[in-house]
Amino acid sequence: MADKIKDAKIIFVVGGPGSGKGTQCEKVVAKYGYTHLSSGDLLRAEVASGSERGKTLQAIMQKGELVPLDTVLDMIKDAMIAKADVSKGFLIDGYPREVKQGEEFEKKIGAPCLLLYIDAKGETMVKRLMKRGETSGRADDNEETIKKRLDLYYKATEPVIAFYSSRGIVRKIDSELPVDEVFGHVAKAIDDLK
Ligand SMILES: Nc1nc2c(ncn2[C@@H]2O[C@H](COP(=O)(O)OP(=O)(O)OP(=O)(O)O)[C@@H](O)[C@H]2O)c(=O)[nH]1
Ligand SMILES: Nc1ccn([C@@H]2O[C@H](COP(=O)(O)OP(=O)(O)O)[C@@H](O)[C@H]2O)c(=O)n1
Ligand SMILES: [Mg+2]
Repeated sequence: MADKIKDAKIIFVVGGPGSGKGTQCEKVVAKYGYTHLSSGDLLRAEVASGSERGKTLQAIMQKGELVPLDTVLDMIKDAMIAKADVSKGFLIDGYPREVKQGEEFEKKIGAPCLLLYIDAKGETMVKRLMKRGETSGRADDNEETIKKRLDLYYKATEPVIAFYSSRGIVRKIDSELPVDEVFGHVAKAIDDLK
């Protein structure tokens, strides 16, 4: 496995709920042809399949809690293997959610060359998610669950940024700006990789 993807770049995309990770990843795909793997989307696909495992996941996600590490990591790994031959880079969106997830990823798959830290204010994220909730159909885009996701983000996920900062691979992106300006900074960070 590690073999197969050893030449592909691995980029972690980390930020709070509604910070704009998915929005920026879509633009990176369009410009750079990287493979976008959203851990949340992979989990939602499993829920949509109606499987027994999906039912368990649905309950966890509805509460805004974290799905067991191995479940998410296995899904990401399978998706990466499926694309390994054709992909020159992977955007791992919404993962790691806690330092331990990052450590396990590196053991089983490989090391990231960049962490894009998509940063927006708490109130901005809540506003965006409430708006998205009007049409997203996402069971977790409601006021109560948004608050829990945000709390968990500050508690569990922000330490991930400190962890990778010490390695010098974090680029902090101000996501309060208009989407295209945010993307300008994202593109710069990716261009600097070469
Ligand atoms: N004004 C503004 N809105 C944005 C920006 N980026 C994203 N949004 C909006 O904010 C909402 C959330 O964006 P997503 O890209 O889905 O955020 P995410 O970080 O993937 O969120 P989760 O999937 O919940 O983790 C969407 O409705 C976007 O249209 C931005 O840079 N500026
Ligand atoms: N690595 C991950 C990613 C998502 N999840 C779950 O999936 C939900 C949605 O993830 P997401 O990345 O689409 O959305 P946000 O919570 O970041 O807004 C999270 O609230 C968690 O319940 C997880 O447990 N572990
Ligand atoms: Mg997303």
